[in-house]
Amino acid sequence: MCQNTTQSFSGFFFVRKAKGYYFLMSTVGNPANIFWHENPVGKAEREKLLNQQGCVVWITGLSGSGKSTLACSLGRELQSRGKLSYVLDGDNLRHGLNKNLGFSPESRTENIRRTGEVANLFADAGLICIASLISPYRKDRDACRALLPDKKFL
Ligand SMILES: Nc1ncnc2c1ncn2[C@@H]1O[C@H](COP(=O)(O)OS(=O)(=O)O)[C@@H](OP(=O)(O)O)[C@H]1O
Ligand SMILES: Nc1ncnc2c1ncn2[C@@H]1O[C@H](COP(=O)(O)OP(=O)(O)O)[C@@H](O)[C@H]1O
Repeated sequence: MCQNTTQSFSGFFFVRKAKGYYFLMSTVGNPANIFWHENPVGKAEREKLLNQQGCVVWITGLSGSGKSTLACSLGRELQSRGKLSYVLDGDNLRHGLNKNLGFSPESRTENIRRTGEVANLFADAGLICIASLISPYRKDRDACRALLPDKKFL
């Protein structure tokens, strides 16, 4: 439980805020209360600013097959051509975002799902996102591909 959280009871818990105030929070989620907030600055505007189109380049392959090397070379080449890119490397992500995941089939699927979501956000930001993970299951890669429009996931 979070440091500022008191014990929960009957689906509620208190969060202590500054100056001794407490907030009553519900532990019960209602998906109907979660709305999408449209950003007034759209993808097209961001892409215009960057003079490029956001997309995801997904590199898959066995450990030691050269994914990271290829991802870094591509990132360097894009940089030299004035294109903004960012590499999401499986090894690196497992130091932070995905540090709580192991290597079971379920964990690998969750690893790819999270990475696909982040890659989609980078592409939406207008970047060329280079994802380099073993990603052994086609169904997981296809799910990531399905997040983006045609030809924006390579
Ligand atoms: N079974 C097992 N046990 C221990 N360590 C392992 C295992 N499988 C992979 N690795 C190492 O984890 C690195 C990242 O793997 P990924 O996140 O790309 O794997 S996956 O896409 O979730 O399948 C991966 O990096 P790369 O070697 O660059 O592919 C490995 O260093
Ligand atoms: N095209 C290549 N030819 C020869 N060796 C390579 C090539 N690409 C990568 N390597 C070497 O293979 C090893 C594994 O490469 P790496 O990019 O770390 O693979 P991965 O990210 O798939 O685990 C490294 O020592 C790297 O220098």
